[in-house]
Amino acid sequence: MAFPNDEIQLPRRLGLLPFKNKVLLPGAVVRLRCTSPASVQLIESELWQKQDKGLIGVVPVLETDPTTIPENALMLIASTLGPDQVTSPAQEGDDGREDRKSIDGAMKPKAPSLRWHPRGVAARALHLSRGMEKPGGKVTYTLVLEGLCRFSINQMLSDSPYHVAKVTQLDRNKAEADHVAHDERAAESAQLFKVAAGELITQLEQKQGAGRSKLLLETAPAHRLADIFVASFESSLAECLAMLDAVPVRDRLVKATELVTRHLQTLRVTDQLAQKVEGQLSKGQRDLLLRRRLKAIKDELGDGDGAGDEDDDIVILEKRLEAANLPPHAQKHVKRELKRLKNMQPQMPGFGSARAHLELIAELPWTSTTKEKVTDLDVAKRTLDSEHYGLEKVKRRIVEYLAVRKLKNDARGPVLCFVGPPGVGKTSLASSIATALDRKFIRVSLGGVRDEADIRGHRRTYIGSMPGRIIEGIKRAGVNNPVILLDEIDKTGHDVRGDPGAALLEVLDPEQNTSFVDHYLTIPFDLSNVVWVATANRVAPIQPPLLDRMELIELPGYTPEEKQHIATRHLIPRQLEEHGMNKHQLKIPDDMVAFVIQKYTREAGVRNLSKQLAALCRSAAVEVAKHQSEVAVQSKALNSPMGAIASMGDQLEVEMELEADVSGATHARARRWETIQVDEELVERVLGPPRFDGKEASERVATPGVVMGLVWTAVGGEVQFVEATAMAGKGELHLTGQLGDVIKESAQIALTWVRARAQELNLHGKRADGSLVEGLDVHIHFPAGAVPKDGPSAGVTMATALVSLLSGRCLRADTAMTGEVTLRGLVLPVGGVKDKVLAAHRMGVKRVILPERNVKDLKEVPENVLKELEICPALRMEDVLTHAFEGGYSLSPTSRL
Ligand SMILES: Nc1ncnc2c1ncn2[C@@H]1O[C@H](COP(=O)(O)OP(=O)(O)OP(=O)(O)O)[C@@H](O)[C@H]1O
Repeated sequence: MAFPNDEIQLPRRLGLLPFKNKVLLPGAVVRLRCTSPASVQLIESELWQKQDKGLIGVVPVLETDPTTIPENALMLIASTLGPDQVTSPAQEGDDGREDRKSIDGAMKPKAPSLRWHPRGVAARALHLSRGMEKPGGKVTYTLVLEGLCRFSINQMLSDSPYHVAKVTQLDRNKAEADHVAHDERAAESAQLFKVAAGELITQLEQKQGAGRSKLLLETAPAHRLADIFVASFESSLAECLAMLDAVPVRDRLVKATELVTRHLQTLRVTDQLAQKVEGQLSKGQRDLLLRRRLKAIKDELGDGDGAGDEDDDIVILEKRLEAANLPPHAQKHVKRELKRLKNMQPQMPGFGSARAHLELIAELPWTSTTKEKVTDLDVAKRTLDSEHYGLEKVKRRIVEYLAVRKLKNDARGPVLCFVGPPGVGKTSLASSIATALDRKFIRVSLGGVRDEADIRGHRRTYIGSMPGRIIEGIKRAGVNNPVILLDEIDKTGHDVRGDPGAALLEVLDPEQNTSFVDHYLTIPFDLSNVVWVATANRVAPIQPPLLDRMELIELPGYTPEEKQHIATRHLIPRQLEEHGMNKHQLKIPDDMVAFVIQKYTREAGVRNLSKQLAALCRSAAVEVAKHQSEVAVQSKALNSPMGAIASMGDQLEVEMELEADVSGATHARARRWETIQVDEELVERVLGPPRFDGKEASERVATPGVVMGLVWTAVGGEVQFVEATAMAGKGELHLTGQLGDVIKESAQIALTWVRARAQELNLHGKRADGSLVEGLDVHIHFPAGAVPKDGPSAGVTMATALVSLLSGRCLRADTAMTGEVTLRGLVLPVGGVKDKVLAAHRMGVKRVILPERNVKDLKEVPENVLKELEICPALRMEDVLTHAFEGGYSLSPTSRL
């Protein structure tokens, strides 16, 4: 609060700023934003240019019913008053934001009812800042004005570009101070006022903490303080006008004392009431009350951002719930929940979760569906063919599936489950089904899900509870009939937290999924319109009841030739597009694709291959981008209208034209773009030295005790080197690697078989009676990678490794084997033969030893792969050894016992 000490000498003419329905009193400070041309002009000429010497008159302009205006109000020149754009603090935020409504609507004066008040207050600017409105560049001013002294308007002199009036100064500091000092009645009024003001200050300081008002009270003359005090309260317009019109000092003091006393009383009553009410309020209620008060204050100040208004939010939520077309059972639930929510306060612990729950209900697509188009099977087939190379059997089955759906349009068909190693196109086939059906596609990943709540949602009593992945997926889809892919359905486990499989069973069961209850949602949701598709890497971990609900479609791994086709037709064009390039910018020749497949990937699918191709594209992208900026700079230098030339390839000619345009020595020549041809050098530079050189197999099996075994893991078939070693010890068997119980038993059987036949096999380290030395410890290492290996398919491999170790003979370099062995040396069939053979082929293996009874499984292996392999069927362990060692393995006849 400012208090001007100096005696002000007003000029006889003052520029006037209309102050609509507000009054500035001497000693008060207001913040205003002026936008109207007249006000801007006034400020520019009278304040901006004159800086601290400038003075203007702030005069109330009244549009209210004339009866509310004090009798002595002067009616003046209403029709000449231009649109008043001045806003007061009550109409704008503290940050100076303009209240549009007040400017464009309510504040626009209706000429006939506007009147200048005959008195005003001269003011000077404490702060002035000039701004520019966007768009349009209109100048605006934000100013902080301090009221100095009253004046009366004698005559309006002009109204353009702003109003100017002839004025008479009314307040004279010194004369007033003298009057108070010498006039008894005035002194008495001053005293009364000071007492009331002092009391008010004490009250306020008790509430708001100590301020400097007391000091002001002691130092400032009472007649000046009167104005300041009145300006500080929320007084009505009429009261402020009366104060403005109270020119005689005593009148002013009496009026101010009246207002201060009234304010004091209001304060006391409010206090008493608040104390009484607060005693009965809980903390929550008190907070709510205070929050509402704060909101009301903010609204009044125009500060409210509209957010956080819980009541409004709930109304909006209610409307959304009404629009959600809820089924009757849900409506009942929602009604109850809404009622509960309305009775809660936002700070209560359950409020947030109750609202989130209702919001979920509002968001779920209870009735909205994608209209299923009539599937054109030819088009579906063409789409599948265009998106996937090969996989003829799978694509045929998908078309059959679509045909059945076309004839019988209910979702109760079988749930297709694509089974195969990673990167063979399971996910993309599922998304093609969605495209063919013209439905939304949602992928729900089940990998690592062990908690039933992940599928079925958490109960709302848990902190941080949320819906399960199925309902979450439906919400994401926004329709209740999407194609939902249950990805990696074999990776769900079960533990103490429940069995996700059981929940999935309910999801997939057409009898039950019409009323699927998510624990978080708590009301049944109909999932029967969803088309379910699943993927898995392996069948074994899938629970039998779930398997029953699904139709398995196996996707074998790809041969190098297939990968080559997939790369050239699908992966390379896709990668080029993703990297913003075209085939003129980067060319990856066929032989280089083959090189990458052979030397940098050893996978059943094409995921890794795709990554390697992406790396090549990335490195080329750097070159292309560099060249583009070079061309752009040069075209700018040439001031060419084709300054935007930036793309190569198809627009190569344009670039050349640009070169032809070059005249004179001042212009640089654009470097001509040459397609990047991927060659071995570039591949090695980007991808590093080859990872698989084809020599690994021969190098590793060149040591006795190392054998190439074929195993089956989650990533399909794999070639693994099984190593055996022996040392003096207590005759124990040590096994390392991530192995399950079954394979440990297999190892024990293999060791027993070898020990029992040590003599016939002519093995070193045997005792005189032919058995292995008791003190010889055997260690077999089975590198299973990250996947625990549990199938009994490595007995043959381990027995062969032990024979190699103890005989000191090396295996044939290009031979891999699979099969289980019995104590009597019989070779038993194993699973996953097709995948294992494909893996062996990828590894460059030439011969595969496998149980005779597995030969029939080879019909699933592509012919071109089989053509390149020598298949060695084995009935007994002796056959294995014969195939495995160079020149065979001669056994004495006793070994056949
Ligand atoms: N036969 C194919 N023709 C064209 N592209 C293919 C083919 N097989 C796989 N792809 C492509 O390989 C990439 C990997 O395929 P996708 O993600 O469908 O594999 P996935 O079998 O689902 O793997 P995961 O089990 O890891 O989920 C995709 O970009 C896919 O389009």
